Amino acid sequence: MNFPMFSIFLAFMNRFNNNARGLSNKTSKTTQKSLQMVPSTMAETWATLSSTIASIMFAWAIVCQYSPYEVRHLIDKFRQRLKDFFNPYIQICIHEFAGDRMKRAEAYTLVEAYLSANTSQSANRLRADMETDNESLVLSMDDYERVTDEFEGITVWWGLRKIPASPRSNYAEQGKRYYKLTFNKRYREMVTKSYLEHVMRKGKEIRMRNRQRRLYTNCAGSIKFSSSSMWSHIPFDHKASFETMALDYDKKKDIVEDLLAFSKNKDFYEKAGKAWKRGYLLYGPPGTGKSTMIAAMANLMSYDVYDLELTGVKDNTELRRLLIETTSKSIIVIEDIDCSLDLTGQRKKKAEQSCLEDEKGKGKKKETKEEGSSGKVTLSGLLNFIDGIWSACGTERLIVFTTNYVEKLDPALIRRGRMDKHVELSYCSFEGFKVLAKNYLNLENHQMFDKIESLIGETKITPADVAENLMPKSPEDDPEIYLSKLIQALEEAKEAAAKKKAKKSKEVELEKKEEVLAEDSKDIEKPE
Ligand SMILES: Nc1ncnc2c1ncn2[C@@H]1O[C@H](COP(=O)(O)OP(=O)(O)OP(=O)(O)O)[C@@H](O)[C@H]1O
Ligand SMILES: [Mg+2]
Repeated sequence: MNFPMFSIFLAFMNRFNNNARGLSNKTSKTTQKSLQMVPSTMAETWATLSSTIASIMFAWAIVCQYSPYEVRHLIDKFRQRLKDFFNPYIQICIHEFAGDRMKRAEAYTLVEAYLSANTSQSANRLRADMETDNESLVLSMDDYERVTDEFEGITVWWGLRKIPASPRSNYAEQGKRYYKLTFNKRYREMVTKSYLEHVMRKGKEIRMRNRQRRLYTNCAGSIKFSSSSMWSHIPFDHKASFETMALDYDKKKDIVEDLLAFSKNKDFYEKAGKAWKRGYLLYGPPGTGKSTMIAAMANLMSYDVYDLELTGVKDNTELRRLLIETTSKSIIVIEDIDCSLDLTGQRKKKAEQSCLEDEKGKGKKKETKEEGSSGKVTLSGLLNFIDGIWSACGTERLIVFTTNYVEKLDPALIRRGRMDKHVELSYCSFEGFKVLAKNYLNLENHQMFDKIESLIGETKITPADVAENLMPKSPEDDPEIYLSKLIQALEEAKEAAAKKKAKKSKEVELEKKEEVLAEDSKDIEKPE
């Protein structure tokens, strides 16, 4: 207690003392003798007590003022212990910056995330911050604000404090924030064991949900490249979802359930001694939604996406380094795996051949690497990447391969255990068309749907082509314009397919004729 306060206290005690004396005098005049003794004794006791306390306080102030630092420190310690003894509450402090590190402490950020929901509902003073890479405001409690939390029937209090600037506090620590958790001593076990664990777990979940997800690439030079990391990144903002995907309902449901089960199966993977990861192979013709599905998966699971460009990886060692640098809750994607691999022997030939076919067919696939500049990522390197001992270094990860030519992939690469789920994405069905019509034209039904249904059943058209035909040029346009456009495209595709079929059967016929002719000429040439 400082000196002014002490003086006030002394004045108050003296006044109290005088009042007590006055009271005793009055009482002695108006009450009977037998009763006089009691209040007068009480007043005297109070008077003695107050002057004793006043003397102690005075002595205390002198000691605090003039005793050496060590003595004061000892006294403080003793006082704190005395206070703790009588205090029924326990406090736990979680500091914003722990140790010498400049980085915010993990526990602090998790508490902040955990309290964010509670804070926005019950705190009176809030702070709004825009997180890096994030477009939305994040609310947290302001300094010296306090909120109450309940957990399994017990109540705890959280407060945000700042280390004050005082001669006693460390200069470097001054002004730094910390969360103070207060709870009754009776719940020590429950709070330290279950409640804090619950706060950390929930905090992680909330932070994961709210963070700005990222799309990483290993291609140097494409985006800003931090010297310390092998991956560069941009914010991941793809809006694809399973609801907007043109896919049969059962297939969609199966994939969504599989993904959700994976994310909840941590205990199973631990018990089974398996790394917590799952491989997906997405295959099908170009424009059937393989890349779109990866984005939908990332959005469903709130994962980051690592788009691994294998042709940019020097060797197996670099591949391993890239793998180690990926974080948990992420999807590692290798698109067009048949083109990306530059393996020795037969696979290399196959990869190049399929890439050349792609070049011809689509004119948009990745280029095969030139001879000599090829990397040394081998099939075994890639197999190790997927499920070797190093693949267990992170948790909760999906590995997704896409290809247009599943039959060309090495069976070892796509066997179950590596690629656990094989998903075929195919041409647009009527069900798929209905999803696209809803997305693009906001139409759930129309008289032209019947014609489209019969045509779509006879034609091979990709969802990408359907989407392109349904894409409105202006919001005021009549949807019929686009449905007619699609019908025309379907009819053209049907005609083209019929012509192709006729041409092929002609070719087969011709080949057969040539074979017969060749046989005949052999017979003629045979010497008798
Ligand atoms: N199943 C689908 N549902 C909704 N939109 C789709 C679907 N398939 C394709 N699209 C649309 O077509 C475009 C191209 O699709 P996407 O890139 O996903 O195809 P892909 O299968 O990855 O093709 P590629 O094999 O050539 O890489 C997407 O932008 C999307 O708008
Ligand atoms: Mg693709």
